[in-house]
Amino acid sequence: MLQIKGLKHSYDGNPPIDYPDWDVKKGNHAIIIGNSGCGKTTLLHLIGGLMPPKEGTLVVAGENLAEKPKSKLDRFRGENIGIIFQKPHLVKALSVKENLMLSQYLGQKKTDSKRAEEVLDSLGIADLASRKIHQISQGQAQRVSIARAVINSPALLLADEPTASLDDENCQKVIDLLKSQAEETGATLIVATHDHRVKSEFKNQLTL
Ligand SMILES: Nc1ncnc2c1ncn2[C@@H]1O[C@H](COP(=O)(O)OP(=O)(O)OP(=O)(O)O)[C@@H](O)[C@H]1O
Repeated sequence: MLQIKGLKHSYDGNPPIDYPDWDVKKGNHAIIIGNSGCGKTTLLHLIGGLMPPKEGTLVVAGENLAEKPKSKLDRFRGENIGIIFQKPHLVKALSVKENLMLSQYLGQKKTDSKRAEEVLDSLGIADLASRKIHQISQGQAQRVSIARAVINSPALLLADEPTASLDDENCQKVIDLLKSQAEETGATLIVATHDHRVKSEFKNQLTL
């Protein structure tokens, strides 16, 4: 599902970040772990095709991302990759369910209200479907962002620091949720985190 070789990224004026070579097999669950500022979010954004790799090879679902023009990359991401960002970035003017249906639309899928309700139900938040984003709690918003990432059944699910601000009980719940959602659709799950509580949950670990 993922192969990284000789990958480097540099932001203007900063020293380059050198990534170790890494493979993640289809359907596997893996973790990118390292201290704050070591380049985890950057790597997740590279894998998610949010920016092009400057050096090295990055193959996702059989596609070399460096060879894809931006327009094709956006479509590829919409169809294959679900991303749970550090902050939920939900559209405030829309309801919870409408946020999910927007994701279907952007992913070139048929908007399907029933599917949106089913996903919300599987995450235990069916009752929030018609609420506006300002009417839900932060923890609930995090679940909604998981729902939004899985609604199009992506082959690859990326989560950036999903447990950072959670107590132990909710940390475990979120990891279990991510794993079960990935398992339901056979998706490959990659979590980037500095949270050592979740390290033992993943066999495939990339330490930066
Ligand atoms: N847009 C940017 N422009 C310039 N430098 C950046 C930019 N984004 C990140 N950096 C720098 O690149 C390095 C890696 O950042 P990145 O966000 O990938 O780290 P991280 O491991 O995810 O950190 P954290 O755990 O704190 O979220 C840091 O030194 C950061 O300051």
